[in-house]
Amino acid sequence: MTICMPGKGHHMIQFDAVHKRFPNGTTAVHDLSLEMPEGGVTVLVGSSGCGKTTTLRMVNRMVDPTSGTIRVGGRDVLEQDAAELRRSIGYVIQQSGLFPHRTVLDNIATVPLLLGWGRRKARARAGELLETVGLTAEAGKRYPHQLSGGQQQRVGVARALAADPPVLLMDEPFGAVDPVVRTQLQDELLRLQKELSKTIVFVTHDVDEAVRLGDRIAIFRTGGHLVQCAAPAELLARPADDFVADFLGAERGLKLLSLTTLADVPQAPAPEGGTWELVLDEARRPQAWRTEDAEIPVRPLRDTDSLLAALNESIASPTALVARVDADGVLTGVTSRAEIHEHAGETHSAHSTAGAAV
Ligand SMILES: Nc1ncnc2c1ncn2[C@@H]1O[C@H](COP(=O)(O)OP(=O)(O)OP(=O)(O)O)[C@@H](O)[C@H]1O
Repeated sequence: MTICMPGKGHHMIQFDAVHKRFPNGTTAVHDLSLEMPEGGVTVLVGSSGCGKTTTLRMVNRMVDPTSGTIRVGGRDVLEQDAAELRRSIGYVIQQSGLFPHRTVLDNIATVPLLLGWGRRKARARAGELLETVGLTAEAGKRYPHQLSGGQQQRVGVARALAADPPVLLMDEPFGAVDPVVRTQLQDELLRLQKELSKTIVFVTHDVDEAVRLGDRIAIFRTGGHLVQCAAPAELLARPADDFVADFLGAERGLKLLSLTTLADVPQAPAPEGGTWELVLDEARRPQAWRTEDAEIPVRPLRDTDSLLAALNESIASPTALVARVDADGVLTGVTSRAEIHEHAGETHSAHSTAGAAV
């Protein structure tokens, strides 16, 4: 049994030795103990049929466990009225699940109306949410089929947020849209989450999506077994076994680099008098590397940029140096490709050692 406990702090959702066996004999979830921290995004990943959706649906009692306990905000879900519980938890699914014969605005107002808010207040709230998820007021008057797939998913998110629930369940919400729109929707969700700090449980097949969105990632394998649950960087640096390593893919190292920032990597003063000179503007903002007969534009990096971005830039740079700047774009120093490499290696082993100590 893998128990996943993120440590101190309040846990909004707790699974304790949860088992789900369907009447036809299929075990969908096997002895699951998992804690999902309040205000964080917990991503459930794994191949098809490994029990992700069943796990998610046990939180709002769309499926009840065969044994074990699930608590939301400390309260056993089985002791709560299923319909009431569902209204208090936002739920977003892949095909958006919108009512086709209601306008977008009325779709978003569904739960507030069920909660007895009154038409005017419910619609006002729906109007606000349209804006929150990046849609125009005009879109609110349309019917779902008059929107693109990506827009429909935004409406799905707005509807789930309507009654301001503390918990959001998202089941492959961006699975049916093309990669570009998917990335936009992920960015939007991250932006919203910064503001709202919901406790989110997010199901996906996609490792990259899990790494981008998850504060914690729980990896399942067939038969409903939880294999490992950890923060993305920890998971990438130290997969528990070959199954997890294979699942994370051959580009595990690159993904780890994309999660690690430049902040802790040392910098040195820009070199002077060499073949290549770093050209600054009057405000000391880096512009280009210049030599007698060439000038190559510089893309300066901030502390918040990733090691992956830094490696890329160091490869593009004729000096193998990256120019580092502060928030105003003013030069703070340079870092060499060798230094970036070294730090990438350190990050990897630091995570490995930290993991091994547990
Ligand atoms: N109502 C049901 N009755 C019987 N078996 C079911 C039922 N719902 C799900 N299952 C089975 O339980 C297992 C887990 O299903 P679940 O939908 O939770 O997996 P999943 O990881 O979400 O898969 P996917 O990624 O394909 O959606 C599967 O073998 C599935 O066939």
